Amino acid sequence: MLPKTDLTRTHAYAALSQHFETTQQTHLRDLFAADPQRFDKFSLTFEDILFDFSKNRVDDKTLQLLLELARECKLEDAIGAMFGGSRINETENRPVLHVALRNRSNEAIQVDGKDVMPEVNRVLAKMKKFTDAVIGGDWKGYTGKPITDVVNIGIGGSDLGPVMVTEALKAYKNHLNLHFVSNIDGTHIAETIKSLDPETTLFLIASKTFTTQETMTNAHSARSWFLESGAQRDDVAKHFAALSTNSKEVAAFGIDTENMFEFWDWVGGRYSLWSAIGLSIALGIGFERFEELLAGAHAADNHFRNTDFKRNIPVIQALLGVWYINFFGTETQAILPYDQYMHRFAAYFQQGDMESNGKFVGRDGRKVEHQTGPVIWGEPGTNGQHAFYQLIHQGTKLIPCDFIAPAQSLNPLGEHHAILLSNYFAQTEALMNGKSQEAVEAELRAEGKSDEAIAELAPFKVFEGNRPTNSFLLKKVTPYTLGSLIAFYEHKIFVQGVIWNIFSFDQWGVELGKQLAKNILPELKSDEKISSHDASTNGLINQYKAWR
Ligand SMILES: O=P(O)(O)OC[C@H]1O[C@](O)(CO)[C@@H](O)[C@@H]1O
Repeated sequence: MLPKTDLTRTHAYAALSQHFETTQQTHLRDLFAADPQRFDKFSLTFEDILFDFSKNRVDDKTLQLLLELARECKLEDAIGAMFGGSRINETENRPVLHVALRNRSNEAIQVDGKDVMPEVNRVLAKMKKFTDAVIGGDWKGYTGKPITDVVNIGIGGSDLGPVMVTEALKAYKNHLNLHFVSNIDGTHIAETIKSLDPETTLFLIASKTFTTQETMTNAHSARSWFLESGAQRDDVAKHFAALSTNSKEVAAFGIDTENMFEFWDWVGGRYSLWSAIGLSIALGIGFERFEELLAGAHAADNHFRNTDFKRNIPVIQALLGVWYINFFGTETQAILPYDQYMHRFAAYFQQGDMESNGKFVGRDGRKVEHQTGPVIWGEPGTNGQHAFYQLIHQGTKLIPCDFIAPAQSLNPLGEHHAILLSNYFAQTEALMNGKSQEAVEAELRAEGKSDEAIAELAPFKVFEGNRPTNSFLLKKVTPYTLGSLIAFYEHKIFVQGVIWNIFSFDQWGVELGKQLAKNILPELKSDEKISSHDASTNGLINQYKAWR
């Protein structure tokens, strides 16, 4: 059970509200000028990751109060409850143990008095055997050829993590071609299979429940395509594997349970890349590197569990987010990786964060009186700079941003990396300092502009600055470092959920649309005019029927 604390009724919240009134106008420039130790004080190093949070609108007092808030919300108990296997996902009556999947120390983790680690290790061993066989060419297709292409069919948590990680670690990839099919739009699978040879293609049907409409429809289409190529039913075993918690449905689909890689209901879909759902990752980069990914996450778990909150990266990340969301009223959070390989990182945490903390009902079953999860978005730098940074620099909205970059490039090519990183450093500097009216005027004067032109143009060229950023500087993107970074963001989400007094590990909000789509599907199959919905929905359906 998680402790229940109403955020807005805590002492720390009241103190923070007061503190906010007195400090909200303080400029970051002044905070830096007032404290030469600011960077040392407000940055943390974890192995090959530097987390600089000094460019945030906080001072010693802010952090002290935020840490008090964490204590008042009983964060320590909550962390203990998660790692201890309590059923903290109360609305689904499940523990939340993605940390067990990467528990490289093998320390026992009990669920209802039973250690889950032997089962975790059994599946990992099975994944290793399978990946070694496929990568080594010993796993043969039905005509005796080795596998060349792997297609992961899954959606949401059964897709986004493997896609993000395999993209982020592309530099470590082997010869297997990886493909991901998620969308129910037939275009996705049709375009994917166009270039594939059924004799050398392996399909991974990735679904925790094995009932998700999109995944099952795509899986059936893949199987039909495979069988139409001349393969027999018995050949399916050589070309289809299942990654799931639901052995009954896997068997019903016709996949031999020998080819099933299990995980458990205590693994949330959006936290499942560490489980059998990560099989495509292991196939793409090899099992050892998959283990390095797990090890990096495990190290971050230990940091989260054992480090004083004051020096605890995910706790600080989370508290800064709370500061902006609940006091400054910010609504979004940008994640901006200066690494092309990490181009799906923000998309991955759109699900991770928004499906976890996009909730308006508190753990007491009542509507919360405060804001909860932010809208997560972002694109890799420098592409984002040429698209939406205008608004971040000069718009009317305050958008806290996370900047992420590796010091070492995996493709050192001429000056590319220095240029990339010069932009990474420049952006947070610019967002913090801005550019004053005086500086703009002096610049225009130096360009020889008249006083009249200066007066006209200057207001448009002013940057207020004081826009907060976090910087993650990684030595290099490796499976290990990436594992740690993902785990930090996961724990940030957890901490925020605890403080907001919401349940972060269910996702009831996705159900209504699914239910309604199920009602509408049969209506689309008939030619009758539809009148069972509101006027807009009826109108749209009937126009669709007229045009199809
Ligand atoms: O792995 P499954 O069971 O197919 O579910 C896929 C996704 O669907 C959701 O349940 C909701 O869209 C996600 O939480 C989950 O990651």
